[in-house]
Amino acid sequence: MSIYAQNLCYTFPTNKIGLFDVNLDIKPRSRVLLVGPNGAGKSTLLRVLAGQKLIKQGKLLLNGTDPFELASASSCGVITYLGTEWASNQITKRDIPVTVLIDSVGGTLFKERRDQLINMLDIDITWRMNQCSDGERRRVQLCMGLLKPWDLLLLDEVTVDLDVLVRARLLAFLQQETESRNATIVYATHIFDGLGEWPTEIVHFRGGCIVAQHSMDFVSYGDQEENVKETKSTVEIAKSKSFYPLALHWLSQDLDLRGERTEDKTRPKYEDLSRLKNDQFYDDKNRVTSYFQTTRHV
Ligand SMILES: Nc1ncnc2c1ncn2[C@@H]1O[C@H](COP(=O)(O)OP(=O)(O)OP(=O)(O)O)[C@@H](O)[C@H]1O
Repeated sequence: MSIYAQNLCYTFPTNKIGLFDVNLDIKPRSRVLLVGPNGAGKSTLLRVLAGQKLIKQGKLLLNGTDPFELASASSCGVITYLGTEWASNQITKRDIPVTVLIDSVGGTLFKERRDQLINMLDIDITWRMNQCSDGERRRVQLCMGLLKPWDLLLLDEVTVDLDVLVRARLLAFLQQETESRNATIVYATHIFDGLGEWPTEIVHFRGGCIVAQHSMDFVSYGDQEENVKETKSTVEIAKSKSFYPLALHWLSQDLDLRGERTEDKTRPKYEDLSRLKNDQFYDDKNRVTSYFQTTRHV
């Protein structure tokens, strides 16, 4: 999925400018990191790319076609947008088994991918959603959101609750997805741990505008402990002190001690759990459906 934006502008109904003169030329297999202060316009750009906000000024092409033209929208490919609305959807807080939720978004259709995601995200399939911790709930949400193979993934800070080990596994999975399936990711975040070599492009947003954009080919890490040297085309980043490697080391030890869930022979089979249908999980208020609507647009 390629992204081409020329002089893209977006103005909110209140007349506040959300995006101004945004230009992007992103090739397939890219991993784009959006960096900027609160209120810079990162979410606004992601919503425009997801088709949730209509642009009236400028040009946007996804895979070479205009996503806002109904006739061509389907040729854009599958776009998955995991943002704030999706993360806060109440359905994932109800007393509902993990397997029921995962099946509701295609768990039986994408079996291999489902099991891969369950293992990667270290999900216990016997969890019930109302008894999950925030991070456990977020893992199930990510499993649901990433299940259908996407061509463009738009992530709006959805990793805050994850522990460093699961986050590292998720980032590795996403990198592999872009490389093996020609997919593209645009990721807005304020957490930069573990992202040192993950993106292919970094974009600096400020006040709805792009103020700097660098390909990682022109980013290097120096030996100094302070400062950043930035020119128009290159960036040299100082060595930084961080607890990240230590936290990753400790959490890896914790996992070694516990073992992967797949190694647990007493673990029930997904299919057996998924067969246990129960009327109380009937989607009476269409909450699963509405959850999915905030997740993706095709
Ligand atoms: N519906 C709206 N109407 C008017 N202004 C809005 C609306 N939604 C967002 N804004 C404003 O647009 C600007 C950009 O918001 P946006 O959510 O894109 O920022 P962001 O870079 O994602 O910030 P954060 O890092 O806090 O998530 C902010 O100043 C915000 O107040």
